[in-house]
Amino acid sequence: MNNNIAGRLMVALDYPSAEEARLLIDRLQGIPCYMKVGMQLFYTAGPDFVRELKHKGYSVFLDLKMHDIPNTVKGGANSITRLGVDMFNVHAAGGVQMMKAAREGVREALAQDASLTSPLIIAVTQLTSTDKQTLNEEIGIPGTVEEAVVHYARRTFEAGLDGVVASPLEVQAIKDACGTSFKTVTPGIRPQGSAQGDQSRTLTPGEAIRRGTDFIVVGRPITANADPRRAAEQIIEEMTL
Ligand SMILES: O=c1ccn([C@@H]2O[C@H](COP(=O)(O)O)[C@@H](O)[C@H]2O)c(=O)[nH]1
Repeated sequence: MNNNIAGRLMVALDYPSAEEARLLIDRLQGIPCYMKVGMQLFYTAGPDFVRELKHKGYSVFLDLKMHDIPNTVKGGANSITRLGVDMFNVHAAGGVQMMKAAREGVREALAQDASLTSPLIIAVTQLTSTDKQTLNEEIGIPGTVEEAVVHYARRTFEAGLDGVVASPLEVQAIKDACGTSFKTVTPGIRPQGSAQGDQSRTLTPGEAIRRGTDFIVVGRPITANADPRRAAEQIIEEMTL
């Protein structure tokens, strides 16, 4: 297995309990992927589960998408940094001051405890479930989804964060606007033949990697597969080609 490529796969542990998440982790043992903990699992299994993943040697993306007043986000970022995660996120729609506050919360935690390492902070531009109609008519932002994504990516860059969450369709436009070292983390990954579900802006794993994304996020195409290990291995194989 190509470990460098496998490290760019983030598996979304969207489960209602730590026990169910552990069953998947056991089946994926030896695959050096990132583990993504989102709201569903964190709100039930909490910080202890994140520490357990770190203890097992995984890189962890804590996907809680903070969106609040700057002072609250700063406090949240401080607490998250203390958990030792490798990446966490906020919503870019919270604004530049809010994103800077997240950076400040990390800085504060690192100053308080020198044994901590600095996590990557990224911001959600537009959810990959959002299509143009939803963007224009419900969210109230005119123009194309790509324009909105690039607008939020620029604000994220301005705030000094490390990258954004977007769909793989927008990777090139983000890199053009913010530079190649600005990270893109892309959900909305659907291997050929897998169910679209609630995702609107999707690409296959191979196409996402060819477009230059740094990380792909995959949930149901692995977790809902009867053989999740084989599904993950096939995705990694496709990423390598
Ligand atoms: O814009 C976004 C931001 C986050 N996500 C998260 O990624 C996974 C995708 O899961 P699938 O089952 O592969 O659809 C999930 O945890 C989302 O919360 C996203 O999809 N889009």
